[in-house]
Amino acid sequence: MGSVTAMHRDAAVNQAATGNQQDRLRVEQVCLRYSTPDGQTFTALENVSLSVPDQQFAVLVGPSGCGKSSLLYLTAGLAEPTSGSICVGGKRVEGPGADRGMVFQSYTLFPWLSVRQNIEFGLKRKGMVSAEREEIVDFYLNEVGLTQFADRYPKQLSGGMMQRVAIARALANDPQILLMDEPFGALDSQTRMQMQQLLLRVWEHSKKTVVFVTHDIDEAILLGDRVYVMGARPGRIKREMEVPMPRPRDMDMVMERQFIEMKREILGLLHNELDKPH
Ligand SMILES: Nc1ncnc2c1ncn2[C@@H]1O[C@H](COP(=O)(O)OP(=O)(O)OP(=O)(O)O)[C@@H](O)[C@H]1O
Repeated sequence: MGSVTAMHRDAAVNQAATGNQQDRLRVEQVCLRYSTPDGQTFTALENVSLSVPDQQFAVLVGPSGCGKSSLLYLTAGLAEPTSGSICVGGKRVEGPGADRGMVFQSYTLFPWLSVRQNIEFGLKRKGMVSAEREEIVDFYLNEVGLTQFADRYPKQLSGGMMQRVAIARALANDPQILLMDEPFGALDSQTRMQMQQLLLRVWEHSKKTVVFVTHDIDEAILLGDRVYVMGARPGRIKREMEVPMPRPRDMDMVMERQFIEMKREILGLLHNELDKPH
């Protein structure tokens, strides 16, 4: 176990070195436009720039359709910006790659593979030897509390358990950055709170750079180091806010003055968006 932690810590140090102290993620002047069937141009993202330093937990919040998922997809290399650039670890994104891990809202596990096989999938593709794979998978099974469920198949798991596997699978690949698109959006509120606690704990251990999309303002403040509030029509960053809450964090913080003040400010920014004509 210790050696896995040490290995991933070394990798983080190496990543910081190869990134030459640059931001882990750098989005510069990104525009994304679509052609509509009636021959018009629709601007999904307009001049979006942001920089996420290494080991930071960044959260994107904003009204529906402001381009949060689009920004994650562009960073994942699943689509290309119309203009501007996105760099991860100092390298320009030109397509999908194992240096970026993704966790989606919909469950994306391979149904024909067990929990263990799902987590080790990327490691096998990398050609890692079996003993090393087993050590890493055991470590992450333990991290997400699924050691007893290693041989189950996705259809035998609850939604929360499937998302734990998805998080373990993404982290086991030791990506430079973890992109999370409303990963808890489909869960009931009790499970969602449990998953937030779990993610906080796992993140404290891994200190991965994260970009996390959510509609839930409490979730944004509870998890994030920095919150980007986006506006729609066109999609853009309206405000970048540091979260003043110390770590480690827990649910009780939602009652604290600083938390409530930040929530009020974000709500104000989002309400201004809702008042805009469609
Ligand atoms: N392939 C496409 N062609 C045209 N428009 C698109 C396409 N994909 C997305 N859009 C539009 O781009 C805008 C941004 O979509 P996106 O899904 O990124 O927003 P979002 O903020 O993640 O929304 P939500 O919170 O509802 O998931 C939306 O208005 C959407 O309808």
